[in-house]
Order: sequence, then structure tokens, then C-alpha cells
Amino acid sequence: MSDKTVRQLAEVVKIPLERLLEQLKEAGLSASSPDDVISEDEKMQLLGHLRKRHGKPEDNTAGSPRRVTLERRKVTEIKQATAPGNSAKTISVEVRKKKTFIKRPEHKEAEVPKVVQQPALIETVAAPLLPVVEAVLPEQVGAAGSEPAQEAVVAVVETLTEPVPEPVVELVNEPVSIPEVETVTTKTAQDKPKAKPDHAPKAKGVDAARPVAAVDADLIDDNDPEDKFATIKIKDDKKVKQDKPIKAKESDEVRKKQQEKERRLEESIKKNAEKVRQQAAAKQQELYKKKQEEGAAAPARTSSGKDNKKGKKKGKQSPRVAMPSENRHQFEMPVAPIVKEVTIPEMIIVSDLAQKMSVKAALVIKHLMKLGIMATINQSIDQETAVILVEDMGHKPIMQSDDDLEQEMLAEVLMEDNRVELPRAPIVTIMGHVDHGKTSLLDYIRKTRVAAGEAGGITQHIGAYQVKTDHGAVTFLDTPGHAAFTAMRARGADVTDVVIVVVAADDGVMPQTKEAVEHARAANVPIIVAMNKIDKPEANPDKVMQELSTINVLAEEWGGDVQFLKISAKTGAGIDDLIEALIVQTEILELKAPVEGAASGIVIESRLDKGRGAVATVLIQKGTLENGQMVLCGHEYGRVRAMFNENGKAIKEAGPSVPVEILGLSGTPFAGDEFLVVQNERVAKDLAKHREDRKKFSRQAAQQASKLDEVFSRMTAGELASVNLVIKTDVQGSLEALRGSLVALSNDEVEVKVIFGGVGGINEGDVNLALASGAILIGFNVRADATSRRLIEEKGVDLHYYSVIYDAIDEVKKSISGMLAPEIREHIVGLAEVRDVFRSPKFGAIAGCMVIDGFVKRNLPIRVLRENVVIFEGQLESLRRFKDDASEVKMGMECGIGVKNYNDVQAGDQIEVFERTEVKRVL
Ligand SMILES: Nc1nc2c(ncn2[C@@H]2O[C@H](COP(=O)(O)OP(=O)(O)OP(=O)(O)O)[C@@H](O)[C@H]2O)c(=O)[nH]1
Repeated sequence: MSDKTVRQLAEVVKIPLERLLEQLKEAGLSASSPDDVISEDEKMQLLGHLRKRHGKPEDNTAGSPRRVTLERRKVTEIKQATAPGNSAKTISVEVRKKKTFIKRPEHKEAEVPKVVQQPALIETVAAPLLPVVEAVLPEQVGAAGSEPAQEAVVAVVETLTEPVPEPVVELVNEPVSIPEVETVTTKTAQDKPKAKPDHAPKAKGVDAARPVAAVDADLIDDNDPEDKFATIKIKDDKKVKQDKPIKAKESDEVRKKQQEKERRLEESIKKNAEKVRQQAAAKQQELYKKKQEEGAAAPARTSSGKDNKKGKKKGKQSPRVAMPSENRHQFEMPVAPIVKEVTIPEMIIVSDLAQKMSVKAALVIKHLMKLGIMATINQSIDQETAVILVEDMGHKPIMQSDDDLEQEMLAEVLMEDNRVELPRAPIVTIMGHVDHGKTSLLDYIRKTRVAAGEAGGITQHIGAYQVKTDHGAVTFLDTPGHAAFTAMRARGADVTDVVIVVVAADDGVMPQTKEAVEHARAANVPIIVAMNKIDKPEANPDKVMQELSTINVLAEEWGGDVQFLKISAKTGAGIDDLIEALIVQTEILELKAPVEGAASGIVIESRLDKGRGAVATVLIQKGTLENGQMVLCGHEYGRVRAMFNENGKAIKEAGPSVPVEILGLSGTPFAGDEFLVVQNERVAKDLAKHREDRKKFSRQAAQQASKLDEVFSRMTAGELASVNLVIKTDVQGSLEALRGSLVALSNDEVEVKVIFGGVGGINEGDVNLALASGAILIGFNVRADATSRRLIEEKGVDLHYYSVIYDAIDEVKKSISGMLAPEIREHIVGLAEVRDVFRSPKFGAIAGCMVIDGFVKRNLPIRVLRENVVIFEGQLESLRRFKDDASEVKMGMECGIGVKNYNDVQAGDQIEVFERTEVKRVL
């Protein structure tokens, strides 16, 4: 190799001239300018220095033999059909081969003098090492002294080769020359042309111009760190086959031996596979025999599913056991109809129903037509129809209510609730007549308790707030009036623990005061009466107590169980006592809730905020809600993006009885909707959709639910035992009259209940109450206001207006009469005497009769009497006059009677024909 200048060398090794100069300087060489010539000795010195710097001995001429290990793993699959009807078995056969080639140093290549080889390596293969290593790992190389460079290189190579899935063939190369050369060659496969021909054998096992990703370098010899660079795994056995040059280097003898070994191995694989196959076939045969023996008593089934009537013919046929050896999957036609259990939700689409029964939709449509229902494939049918249809088609229907379905879905996200319960704050609603001071009371409490505690907070009306007292916290629902209360109840959300009924002491009990009491009672919630405006001189608390006693709200001091407190929302007098009374009431109620675990509760209100999207105020009832959790609110869901308390302060978590405003829902849920934290987003999504769909159906159903004319059908379905009424009248007198007359219509079977009776127009509260209790609204000389009219229309509440009391009574009476189970009366229409009995193989027993009374009608029920004792009740199968079918045979005529499902008719028996009629009952 000729000497080169520094510049030339820098070009060859492809590193910046400055860097090479620096390295030369570090190596203590004299060359300091680009044009200085570097001798071979100097190059060696530089290499020695670099090796030293990378933590390797300068001399690396170990003459260890070169070892090439080929490992091959072959996985083959044998498909084996098992007994008829069973699915095929797959047997995996894995064969592992390992070959090691040892290349002794006596080979020419190994004998190449070190002195000659090394400079060549610097120029050809080692050269690319430097820029690559230094470029890829500047820090490691930069801090050369501290970190062993080879580790870094291994790291690089490992990173580069990560995508390789699984080692198939491993080639271990321990070259005589500098090991890292080969590692680098692996990385810089593109540089291959630069490799000198005399290094080709070494390089081939390694670079073979294959993409870096297909090569995996790994440490295999833990004892020698240098080998980290020399260890390369090659992933593709095919490619290894191409790498024949390596083998070409092997002695012919070794190669032959290897080939022989390979051949033997291949043979043994084949043999093994064959053996496994034979074993499987034998096992299968055995199984089949066993089955045949078992089924010997029962009629054997043929492949066509028919009974083995053609047994003789079959005798000639080869046994079926021969078939499985062909690895064919057998299809067996069912010999009996398959009865499926078909779950039917409240509404089901025709195509879904067909799918559940594994039949074509056209068949379902056909059956529906037979039932007189014209439906399309995408049309949904109700549960009742579906049940009839499923039975008709020979399957077993299982009715599933939407609640069941929802519970099933919820079960996935809900766990058994056996959490420890701790006392919680009571939830209070304030109700009362207009202008009696509800808002003033709420505001006063809020101002004095909340604002004082949270100085600087911006008070927000989020629908509820919590106040701290010396005896614990109290949560107030900040939606005064019974409208919100009943709206929530209408959704089945009884959140309130205590109701404060505000009565202005200067005004006394007013219609809405009574309403408030009725609502609280309907919800079974304890009442505390706050006699407000006590600061006014005309205040008369005694009058309030007295008036309330008339509607059964008795003060404790009067022997009742209701706490009465005198307060002034203006001056604040008595408000502390009121809160204390609340605490006392709470203690009686022993309110508890689990604090730990997933939160659940009720939506108080929701709105769509321009900037923040859907905002919902939820009241936590159980557990603790945390930011970032996935929640399901009615038919909406989402991850809680942020939470705020009533002061607009962002909070991270909220426990039981705490109202909190949450952001992040997909839409605005309804007040009264239940909310819960779900871990599973998919279930949340599915449930939200299911509820949305259900809402559509229930809207239609609700329109039916409380209709006066629906009452009867609901009664017969066993759903109803009472008729609930909400009555509003123009004057108190007519209210009492109506209430009295309507309640008096109750009887043993039906109870008429007046849920609420009041004076004045029908308002939203009345509609909500009617909705919540499934009541019928009656307006006597009063009308519904605009808001309630909208609600009535939307919810389909049954509203009736009357102006004559008797009309109202009559209509309710009629409806209740309809609810009374009709009376069934029987009437004997004819009697025939059996004179003789003929038996025919086609028709069974035919009784030759003489009609001795009335007439015999073909489709009427009959009884067979023997000596005036009923021995059979059923229907006629046939009625004939001579040879013709007859629909009716009159007295004095002879006829032939066939009794359905009864063949034991004897001469002398009588056949009684009767008729059943339903007689409506009236009150
Ligand atoms: N003197 C006196 N006036 C009061 C008191 N409480 C409320 N008021 C006054 O009564 C009026 C009605 O009070 P609100 O708090 O608006 O009554 P409300 O029951 O919320 O009325 P609606 O919201 O219309 O149902 C207001 O003018 C209050 O200032 C009180 O304790 N003393």
C-alpha cells in the first residue's frame, strides 16, 4: 500500500480533514498539515491509537478459529380432520436444525500477515467506522475515554436491527482480523464495493449487500467484549442459502458431511410428519368407531340426515371412517328442527329478528303477513308481535325489557357496591307559594354562608350550592319552587332529602303552599315549615300553623311531627335555627353514602355554553368524581374536562352531596338524568345510544301511557290497579265535589286516587306531577298555560277539560267500568246423542249422533257427557251430514261428529254444544 497524504487519507476514510489532523496529533504523529505524507507505519500507529481510544487492545490478531453457526427452525402445520362433524385439528410440527462450521486459521485467509492486512482494513473497512461511529454517537466518541465505544456501536446496531422479527439463522463470525470492521460493514452495507477482494469472504457472511434491517447484530460471546462486534445474526434463511461463498470456502468433506446431515434431517422431518398424520388418522378412526357403537341402538344418521332406512344399500358402501382421512370437513344436516332461544327486546327490526332465528328475512316477512302485519325488512316490530312470530316459527322467545338490556350493559361498568358508607350532607329543596320568600331565603343563606366562606369567588347559579354549618354541610337545590322538584321526580330522581315549605306569615297558606305539601308527600320527603316575613307586624304564625293543620301538617308543639320555624329572609332572624332544624332532621334520617370509588349522581341542570360547550351541574350521590373521568349522563357521555364549584372555582374532585359543574359532555343531559362514572368508553357510547333510541320509543309510549282510554288495556295487562288523577278546578267548591265523587267510584278492583287537587289554571308543575305519577289531568273550568300546554303535547299527558261535573264523573266511570274484568257467561246451544261410533283409519272415531236439542255448530266448544258427567271438554274436529261437511245441524237431524283429540266416544254419550259470551260489567 502506498503512502498517502493526510488530505488523501481524510478523503478515503471520509472524515473531515480537521478531525483527521486532530486524531493524528492525538496519536502523537508528526503530520500536521494536509499535505504531509503518512507512512504505513504511521497509519498503523493511528489505528492503534484509535483502537486504544475505543477501549480495545492495539493488537488484535487472535488466531481463533472462525465459527459459523447456522440455526434453522422450521414450523410446519398438518391439518387433520377429526370425527365427522368436528372441526379439523391443526398440528404444528417444529423442527430445529443447528449447523456449525469451523474455519481453522490454517486457511489462507487467516494466514495473511497481520501487518499486511491491517493497513488495508483501515483504508477499506475500518475507515467508514470512524465517521459512522462518530456521526451516530458523537457524545460517546467525543467522551471517548469515559465510555467504551464498542458498547455504543452495539447499541447502534441493535437499534438499527430492531424490526427483525425472529432469529432463524445465526452466523457467528470470529475473524482473525479486527472485529469491529465487520460490524461496521453491516451498518454500511452500501459501502461494500469499497471492500477489497481479499476480505470478501469475511464480508459476505456479514454484509452480503443486504438491508440493514435484515441483519441483527447481537452479543453472543459474553466472555470476549470484542466479539460484540463480530456477532451477527442473519434473519433470513433463504438469504443464507445465497451466501454460499462462505460454504465454498469450506472443505469439500465438511460440505458433503453437512449436506448428508441436512438430507437426513429432512427425511426425519418427513417421517415424523407422516407418523403424526397416521397417529391422528388412527385416533380419529377409533373415535368414530366409538361413536358408532354408542349410536348403534339409536337409528344411525346418514350423511344426508335421513334415518338409516337404506341400511342394506349402505352395507356396500365403504365405512364413513374413510372420509375423515381425506381431511374433509363434514356437514351434517340436522335431523330435528333446531329450537333457538330468541331474546326479544321491546322493539326489534325484522332483519335482526331473522338473524336471531338464523332464517331469511323474507321468511319472517312471510310469517308476519300471515299474522296480518305488513312489514319491511328494516321495519321494527313490537315485542308482542315478535314473540308470537318466534313461537309461530318454532323457537323459544325470551322477552327482554330495555331495562334488562341496559342493566346487562351497565353490569359491564358497574361493580358490586359494597363500599363503606359515611354520613353525607342533606339535600334540601325550598318550596312555597309565589312571593312568600323562597328566593330571598336561598339568597340569604347563600350570601351569608357561601360568599363569606369563599371570599373573592364569583357566585354562580349552577342549580345547587353547599353551605357549611357548625354541624356539617347542607346542600340546597337552588331551583326554587316545586316545578324543578317535580320535573326531577318526573324523571324518577328523588334527590331531595328534606323539603322546606316557605309560608309568608303575613299571608298564610295559599294554593301553592298546599301543592308544595302534596309534592313533598308524594315524594315521601319530610317537611320543615319556615314561617317567613316574621319581621312584618302583620305576621301571624299561629294562623299559618292552624291552616296547615287542616291539611295534616301538624307542628311538633301541637302533637305533630313537623318542625315549624319563624324566620325572616330579610333580616336573617331564625335562619340559623332553620339550618339547625335541618341538621336535626338529617340526623334522624341518618343519611349516608360511600365516599370512595366511582361516582354516580343526578343531573341538576344543563346548558349549552357558547365558549365551553355542554355544561351540566351534577349532584354527586355516591363516590368521588375526579377530573378526567369518563362519565355517562343519561343519553350523553364524555370525559370530564374541568369541574367547577358554585363559586366558579376549578376543583379536581367532588364527593357525595356536592354539586359540581362539569364540562366535556357530548351534549346537554336533562335535569334528573342519572350520571355515573364508567371506565369503559365503549360501554358509555353504546349505553348513550341505547338510551337515545329508547327515548324515541318511550316518547311514543308516554303518549299512550296516561290516556284515559288506555287505562283499560293497562289494567287487563295487570299493570294498573288504580287510576291516578290530578284535578285543577276554578273554585274550591267544585274541587271538593269532584274529588269526592271521583274517589267514590273506587271499588274492589280499581282504586281512584286524586294525587293532587288544586284551584287555578293548569301549570307546568301539575303536568310534571301528572307525568311523575302517571296521572290523568282533569281541568274543570280551567285551562293549561302555554308552557304546560307545550309540555303536555311533548310528553303526551292525557288532559281532559270539563265544565259539567257529571260529565267528568261519567267519563271516569265509563273508563273504570271498562277496567272491570268482564263477566263470562256460558249458554248451552245444543245437545246431540251418540247413537253409534264408526272408526275409520282416516278420521278416527266418528260419532253418529242425533241432535236432540237446539243445534250443533261446527266451531263452537263442546263437552262430552257420559251419564250426565262431563268426561271431556274440547272442540269439534268435523261435523257432517251424510257425506258433506256441515257448519250447523239442527234438532231432529242426524249427523257425524268427530271430536278433536278424543277418540273414546261411546254410544249413549251426549255431546253438549255451548257458547261463551262476555258481559260487560257496569258500576
Ligand atoms: N319584610 C320581608 N319581606 C320579605 C321577606 N322575605 C321576602 N320578602 C320580600 O317578599 C318578596 C318576594 O320575595 P321572593 O324571595 O322573591 O319570593 P319568592 O317566593 O321567591 O317568589 P317567586 O320567585 O315569585 O315565587 C320580595 O319583595 C322580598 O323582598 C321577609 O322575611 N321579610
